[in-house]
Amino acid sequence: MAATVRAAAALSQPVTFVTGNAKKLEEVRAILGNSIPFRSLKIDLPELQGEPEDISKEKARLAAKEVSGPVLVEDTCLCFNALKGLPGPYIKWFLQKLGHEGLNNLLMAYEDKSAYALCVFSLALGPNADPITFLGKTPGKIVPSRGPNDFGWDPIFQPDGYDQTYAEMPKEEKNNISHRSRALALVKSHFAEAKYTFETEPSIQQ
Ligand SMILES: O=P(O)(O)OP(=O)(O)OP(=O)(O)OC[C@H]1O[C@@H](n2cnc3c(O)ncnc32)[C@H](O)[C@@H]1O
Ligand SMILES: [Mg+2]
Repeated sequence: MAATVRAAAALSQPVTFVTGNAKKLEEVRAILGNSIPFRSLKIDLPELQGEPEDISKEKARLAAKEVSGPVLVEDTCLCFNALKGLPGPYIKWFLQKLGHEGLNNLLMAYEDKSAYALCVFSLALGPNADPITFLGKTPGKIVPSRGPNDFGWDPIFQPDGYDQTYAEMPKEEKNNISHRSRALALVKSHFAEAKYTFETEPSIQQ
């Protein structure tokens, strides 16, 4: 029986992970290790309003134009079930204006404190390519702040099945179960299957 042979796409350069957030980059590095060669670029890209996947895809399109090559970006949402998924992609601004206590207060009138963290990675192979998305979701609940305050809303998100907030957990533990690591597991499988080749030699984590 003849096997189907699919030619691997040749990328002009290694993938660039574009983010303005140093903490995201730190986690992406820890989770990917050297499984996917990538470099990083610090740009705070403008973001659309709308659905998480569309926001992430549009970020990838803008990033690919900036870099003139293959890019990976992600957009992270924190969704409160009692608020039908809000603040969702607007969590950055809600967090900036209201802080951890204010975010808890948003749920004061509701018994349901459940929430989920959602990460949407988008891979664009070039400025004119249609981005591919990878979603990772971790369910949990919103609690009064506990633990170090060094990454966003980590101190107020307690994943289901754990007594600790993301902020209280050892980093490796968060990275085992996080929205980000679940999305990156799909990114890794995609790379394993696609077997991209590079026109220039990739160097890991510049
Ligand atoms: O440049 P980009 O990649 O967009 O970085 P950003 O900081 O603007 O990130 P988002 O637009 O995705 O907004 C998500 C917000 O949630 C925060 N955040 C993202 N991932 C988080 C995580 O794993 N734990 C806690 N807070 C997180 C982040 O600091 C932002 O305030
Ligand atoms: Mg952003």
